[in-house]
Amino acid sequence: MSAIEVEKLTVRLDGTLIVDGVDLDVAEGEWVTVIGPNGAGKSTALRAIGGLLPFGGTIRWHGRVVAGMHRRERAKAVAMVLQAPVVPPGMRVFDYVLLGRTPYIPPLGRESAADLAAADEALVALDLVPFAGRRLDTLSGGEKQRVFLARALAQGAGILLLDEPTSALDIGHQQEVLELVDRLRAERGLTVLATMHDLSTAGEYADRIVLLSAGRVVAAGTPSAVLTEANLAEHYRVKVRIIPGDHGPLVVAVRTGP
Ligand SMILES: Nc1ncnc2c1ncn2[C@@H]1O[C@H](COP(=O)(O)OP(=O)(O)OP(=O)(O)O)[C@@H](O)[C@H]1O
Repeated sequence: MSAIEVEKLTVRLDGTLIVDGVDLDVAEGEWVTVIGPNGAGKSTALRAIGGLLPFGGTIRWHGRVVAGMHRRERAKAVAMVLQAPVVPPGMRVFDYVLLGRTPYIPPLGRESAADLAAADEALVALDLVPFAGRRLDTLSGGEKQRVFLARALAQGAGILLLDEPTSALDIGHQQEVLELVDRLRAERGLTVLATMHDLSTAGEYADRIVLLSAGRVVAAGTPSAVLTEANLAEHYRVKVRIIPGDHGPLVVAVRTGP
């Protein structure tokens, strides 16, 4: 069964066509990563797939057409970690993670014991317990990034959309966060659709990679099929060396000068 089905997705921003007829299918429990050069439309496509932007075409989550779904139902189905989310000033880490439970809390109601437990569990999973009482605006970029992920996990959605989830993280935390997402994917059957710039990392974690260029899918398939010297030369204008790795091809840019 498909967790995400995207047919002929188009997105216009201020009249400019940014996503141009994208088809995409992500199976339940699968991890698909969208790569592509700056400005290719990765974030825009991801935001549209998450229902955050007006779009043309059809998007279905677990077989349901997104356009007709209520906000609460959407938030129970899909959790997103966007680049640089807006953080309410002065908010504490625990309260921010608890915001992930908003779709389960009745209007004018209070959070339940299950909501508090879900927030606690997310803090534990992301190694954030010592930060629970800290103001979010006092955390480092990488610590904040983990808090954003914790909020998404607390949301308890089956689909996780991650826009550059590790861009602010050092190499150790990058690995830690991606391993954690992968473990949760296995344990909870989560489906992951991410965007990433680091091609080796993209290849190591994704089951499939989609290469977007100028708003169109120009290659899709296993990491070894997409991360080729020819594809990357054509769409990134870069000379690379591909080294076989244990979990996917490793991509190294090589200098072209003398
Ligand atoms: N309001 C807007 N009007 C016109 N063009 C826009 C608007 N917002 C964004 N764009 C353009 O849309 C294109 C795609 O942006 P998007 O952020 O989706 O790309 P991306 O592939 O995620 O890029 P990056 O790798 O740099 O994050 C960019 O060229 C950007 O300048």
